[in-house]
Amino acid sequence: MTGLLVLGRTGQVATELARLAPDARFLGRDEADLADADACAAAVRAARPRAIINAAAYTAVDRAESEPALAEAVNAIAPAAMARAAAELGVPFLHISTDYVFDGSGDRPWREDDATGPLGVYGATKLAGERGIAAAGGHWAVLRTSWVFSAHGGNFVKTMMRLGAERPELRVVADQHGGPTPAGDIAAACLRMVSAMQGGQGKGGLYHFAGAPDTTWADFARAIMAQAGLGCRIIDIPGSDYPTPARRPGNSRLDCGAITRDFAIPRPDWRAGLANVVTELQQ
Ligand SMILES: NC(=O)C1=CN([C@@H]2O[C@H](COP(=O)(O)OP(=O)(O)OC[C@H]3O[C@@H](n4cnc5c(N)ncnc54)[C@H](OP(=O)(O)O)[C@@H]3O)[C@@H](O)[C@H]2O)C=CC1
Ligand SMILES: Cc1cn([C@H]2C[C@H](O)[C@@H](COP(=O)(O)OP(=O)(O)O[C@H]3O[C@@H](C)C(=O)[C@@H](O)[C@H]3O)O2)c(=O)[nH]c1=O
Ligand SMILES: [Mg+2]
Repeated sequence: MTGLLVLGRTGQVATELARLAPDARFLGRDEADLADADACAAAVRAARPRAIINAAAYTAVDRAESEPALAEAVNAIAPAAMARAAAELGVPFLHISTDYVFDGSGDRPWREDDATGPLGVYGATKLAGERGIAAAGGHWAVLRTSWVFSAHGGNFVKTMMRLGAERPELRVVADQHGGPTPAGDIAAACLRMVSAMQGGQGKGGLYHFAGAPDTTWADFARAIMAQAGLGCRIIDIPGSDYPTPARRPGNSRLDCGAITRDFAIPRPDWRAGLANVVTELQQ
């Protein structure tokens, strides 16, 4: 796609976007620091793009509890300012959000119009970002995804492979449910959405997108150990036995029907993505 501008260069989704859309322009922190919303909006205007994907975010869930102002700046204030710049330019703006906007109650998969209720600062700032983008008045889409993994950056798969090689057993939370999502599938979904938006087809707005089938962190860890050929035993524990600064939702399941209907994008099977990522990491 010509004229695509991506905010972020080193992250999981940005790295996969670079593989799928090598002609896009990627702005790293050195060229657009999301702590400075005005500078980001100016960088967007100066680039004169035909479409924008924001793949940068403050993603350190626990650290956000002690850095709320920085998390708010990066996850909410800068994305809203860039969405306003996109609206002025008349180009689509696609942003990525998270299952952590929900409070995790119940066991029904969350739909896009369900009430939010973030349990921590990261989720609250991501929700504020969604609202700022919707209020910017342009042609926008927000893709809410969950439990992202890839061969790059920090993620649960890489943590489990590292710890699994060092220890005979690991205690992992078994009462948090959600869909692990390969970053490569998110990048492909983003590209399909922006080209549909550019072509005037498809709808904008809020969409859920997560890997299938839904699982728990403990069962995901078991699948990782099996795929990686590691003998580490996974012991189920309740979240209450794994205290962290930020609370995580018990129910992170996302209903992904709308994106399938509007953009013909199905839920990817995370087990296929996991096989690819483990292979890539072991090469
Ligand atoms: N990771 C996950 O499990 C999930 C992620 N998401 C969302 O998906 C999107 C992509 O996440 P993912 O690829 O995993 O993110 P990563 O944590 O892998 O990467 C974050 C990216 O944001 C950049 N960034 C952070 N702070 C700034 C800043 N102040 N200025 C400029 N760039 C900055 C980082 O750059 P640098 O390398 O310089 O720090 C990095 O490129 C985000 O919106 C995230 O909220 C949603 C659900 C789950
Ligand atoms: C390392 C480890 C983690 N856990 C638990 C903690 C937590 O409940 C769960 C996952 O840990 P993580 O730190 O990888 O998870 P976390 O950083 O909360 O992952 C989240 O990141 C943000 C950016 C999102 O948007 C979410 O969708 C989600 O992917 O596993 C264990 O139970 N045992 C362990 O040994
Ligand atoms: Mg984390």
